Amino acid sequence: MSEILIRGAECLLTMNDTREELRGADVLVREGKVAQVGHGLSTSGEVVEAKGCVVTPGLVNTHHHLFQSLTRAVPGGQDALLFGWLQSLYPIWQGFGPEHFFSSAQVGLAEMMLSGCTLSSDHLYLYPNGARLEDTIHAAAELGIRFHPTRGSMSIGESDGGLPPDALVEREADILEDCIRVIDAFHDPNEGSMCRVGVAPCSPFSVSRELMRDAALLARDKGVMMHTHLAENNEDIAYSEAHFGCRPGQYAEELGWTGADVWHAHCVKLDGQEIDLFAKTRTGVAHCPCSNCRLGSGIAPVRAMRDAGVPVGLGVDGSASNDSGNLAQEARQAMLLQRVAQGADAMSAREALEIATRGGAEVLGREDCGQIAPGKQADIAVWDMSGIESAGSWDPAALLLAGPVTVRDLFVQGRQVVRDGHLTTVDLPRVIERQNRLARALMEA
Ligand SMILES: Nc1nc2[nH]c(O)nc2c(=O)[nH]1
Repeated sequence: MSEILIRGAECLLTMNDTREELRGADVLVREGKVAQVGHGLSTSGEVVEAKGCVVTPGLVNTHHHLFQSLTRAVPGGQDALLFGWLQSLYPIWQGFGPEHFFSSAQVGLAEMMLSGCTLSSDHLYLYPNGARLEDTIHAAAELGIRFHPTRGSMSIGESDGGLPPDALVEREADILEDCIRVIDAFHDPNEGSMCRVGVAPCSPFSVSRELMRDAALLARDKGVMMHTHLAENNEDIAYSEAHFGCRPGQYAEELGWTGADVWHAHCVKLDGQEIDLFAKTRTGVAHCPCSNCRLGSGIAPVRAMRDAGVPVGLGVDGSASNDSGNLAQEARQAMLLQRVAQGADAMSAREALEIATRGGAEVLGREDCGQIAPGKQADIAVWDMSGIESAGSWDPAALLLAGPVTVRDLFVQGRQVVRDGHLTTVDLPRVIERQNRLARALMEA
């Protein structure tokens, strides 16, 4: 029987039902799950000393476009709003193939893991040159991160009034057929699952009403979750009003895109009625504060969403609009941005951390993740608070106020995937070298 004891944490932030914070506590992990939490625990297995560390549940990333880690800081898209930014990047993404999707997924996910993330979703919505969803699934499996890839899609090209170039869109029948293929091949609905597939038409301005509706019917028939972009900025709202004659919330509701099996990225421009709709239907939101800042989209009404009871998780979004992919920094940014909008008591560091862990797990339908409690998956982050950035701090909230932005150790399903700040599963310098070679070739093309 495999056991690991994480011993003597300076503070253990459990995120359990009473949000217990335990000083000098231990966590006993057995067969990939949390077996016991308490003081003075022992094991005949491995011991990881956590003195001087804050221990938290692994962070959960609810929105990413991993492929974009090959297009960070592209000059033409550095200072544009969403639509112009996308139009500057589509032609570059058109040149991607399977190796680009595999490499960028490894870089993006490695970055996630080093910043404390144990569960990440991904929204892959373009498939040029023979690319397939499994290019990213294989990348995640090699790294050992828990993965929720979504089969994204675009079907309305420029000539039909959509935003993407015609060469990047797919036939709707092909999209639905491939959704079925990847769900049947890779989706594991069981507790402890390491891979759950979702269905994810890209955004109202790049797919038809029919595809939105059919994708929802398919997802519900298969029992998988649904994801898309919604109400990201004013351009997005104007498109909805001009093309569909309604606001995004009404559009989503009419096409079956509300419910506990749905989560929408961004939702910066949701109004009060739409927030109530999401709360009533338990529709989730992936809040992406850094990307919203970078693209000048605005400040999402997260305080109002949380107060109304909308499930909210955090997302780093793609690395073309972040341009980083550090989930710990994203949690800090979420806290800071609500304070800019609503004042210094609008969001505490503890609440931001809750959104980044338990909140994200709830949005992704993972009751088995996001907290350190007996019976839950042993997805655990160990943060060393002995560095210069935390020197002199008084409280575990320092993790977001004055904390390290990378983990010392990380466990996914009880397996140690980061040790002393290094990934144990891949040779990171080689991963970076391959990524830079691919990026250089794209630049030269
Ligand atoms: N932030 C982002 N918004 C988007 N909308 C859309 O259609 N694609 C994207 C994207 O890649 N990032």
